[in-house]
Amino acid sequence: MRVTTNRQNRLNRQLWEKFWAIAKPYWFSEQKWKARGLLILLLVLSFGVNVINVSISFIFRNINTALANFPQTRDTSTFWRFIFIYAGLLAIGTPIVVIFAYLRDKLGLYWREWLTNRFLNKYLQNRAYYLLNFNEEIDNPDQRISDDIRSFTRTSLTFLLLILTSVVTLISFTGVLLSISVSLSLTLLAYAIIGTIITAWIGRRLIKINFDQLKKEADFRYGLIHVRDNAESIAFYQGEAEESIGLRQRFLAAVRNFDLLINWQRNLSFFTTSYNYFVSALPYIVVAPIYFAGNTEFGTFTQAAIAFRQIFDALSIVVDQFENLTAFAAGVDRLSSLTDALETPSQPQPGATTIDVTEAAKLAMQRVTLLTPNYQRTLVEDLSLNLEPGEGIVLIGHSGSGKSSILRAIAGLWNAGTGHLTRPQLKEMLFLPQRPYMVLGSLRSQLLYPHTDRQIDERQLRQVLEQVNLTDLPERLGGFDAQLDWANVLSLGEQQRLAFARLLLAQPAYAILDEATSALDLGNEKRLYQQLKATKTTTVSVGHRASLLQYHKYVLKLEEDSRWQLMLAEEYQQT
Ligand SMILES: Nc1ncnc2c1ncn2[C@@H]1O[C@H](COP(=O)(O)OP(=O)(O)OP(=O)(O)O)[C@@H](O)[C@H]1O
Repeated sequence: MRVTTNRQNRLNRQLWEKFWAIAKPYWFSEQKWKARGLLILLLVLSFGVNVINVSISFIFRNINTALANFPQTRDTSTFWRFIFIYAGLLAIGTPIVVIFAYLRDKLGLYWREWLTNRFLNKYLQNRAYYLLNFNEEIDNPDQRISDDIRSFTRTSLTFLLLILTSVVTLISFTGVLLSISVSLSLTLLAYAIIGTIITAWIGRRLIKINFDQLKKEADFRYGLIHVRDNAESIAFYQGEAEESIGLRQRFLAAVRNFDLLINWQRNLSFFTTSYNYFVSALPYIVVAPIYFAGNTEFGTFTQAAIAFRQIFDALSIVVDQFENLTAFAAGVDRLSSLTDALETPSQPQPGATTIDVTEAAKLAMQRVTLLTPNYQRTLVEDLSLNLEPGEGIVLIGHSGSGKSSILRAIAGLWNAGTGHLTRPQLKEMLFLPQRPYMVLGSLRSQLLYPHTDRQIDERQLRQVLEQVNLTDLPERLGGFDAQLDWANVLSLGEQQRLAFARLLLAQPAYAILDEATSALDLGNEKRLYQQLKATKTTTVSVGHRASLLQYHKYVLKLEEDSRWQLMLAEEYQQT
């Protein structure tokens, strides 16, 4: 028993620590005064609500006593006087309650905005979004950043205010209750504590089930997004039946878990519902003997019931909010692991070596051995080459031999291995990946990506489009500011040419092209490479076509068993 309790304490502490690690930065950020000011205002308002509630309990005590005494006193004026006081209190109370809820939501919104920006910064820094793909523990980061943060800020604030207002309620109404009866106060306390313990015991499984639910829902949604993103390929394959099976499996997993969730919620509800019902009778049972003995007036029943309900609600936060608390705990856990992963995005395995990198105006490798990120496969061994500006190189080799991986190493995406790599600064290089990347946005931002804030006039944009043989694109698709789903509207070859236009506008010192012209006819390919040559860009290309050789000085051929061969392109053409 002791061991379990200690373990439970540790688990709770961990959860609390995780919560605090996520929550704290906002309250100490540049927005801290706004946040703290609003929180204090909320506390003042909640104190005001309490004063009103305590007053209401006295008003109804007097109203009921006046009604009970009427047969003897024939006094109606006391009754009406308290009804008027009550009306006056409502006029003050209504705006306080409404503004309290409004400010609470507003503060939640500020907090969400701040926290989401913080997560987005970390997500898009140091290529964390890319490294997360290889982290099996972090599923669906998108859901964590959108949904989990939203519910984190909103629920944290609701709970915090609930707890703080409960403390105020507890203090003020305990005074009221003690003035009626000490035994009433003690009975209530015992009832609420026992209720909380039993709820926590029944509901402990809900934490894990809620956690799983979030994951399964996100997996199902991701499945749907995947179908949307690959709609055309699925349509060509007529893969609807297979996709449907996959989607249904994901959905079924969510449904099954939800079924489990509602089963446990039902078990918990059996207890909480009866527990909540009984509380209405409890003050009457405790006050009745005092009343029957003639030691208190009739209105005490009403006041005791109101005070009892208020204190009971305050003490029962855990019971009432248990389900929300478990969902919240699951959300805190998910956000916490995302924070950890974002803060330490790449953790090399103990003893694992990485390739050294220095920056210079050329591209060179000295005895570079490159492995896959999991260190399980050697892709190329002891590679040495030296490429001066203006000397292009083309990488060839069978599929899966590691051509794209060498480009990843140059870009710094992969670094597992040994040896030394010299390369220009990343901002002097532009990579065109195997699958053309189309941004979400206008044709203009498509062309200027990734530096969309550059001021380049339309005449120049048109000129570049002409160079890549896409002259009519703006007219055909609604101008430079049209926002379309470019990846679906343009053909693969058009996307490749658009990516090339991006390259021609950026004019980097080095262009790293991973089969960037694979979908083009030879005429278009020639045209694009000639344009690049004219801008004095050094090209590092990957490709299977012999036509590429003429635009490069060297050929690097990757062979079986991580071996390689470096030769002049001219020589290679003759072999
Ligand atoms: N994240 C990863 N973790 C482990 N292995 C990977 C990872 N990504 C790719 N690989 C493996 O590394 C090897 C080299 O991949 P790479 O993409 O460099 O091949 P490639 O020569 O460019 O092939 P292709 O011509 O088909 O594009 C492949 O066997 C691939 O399965």
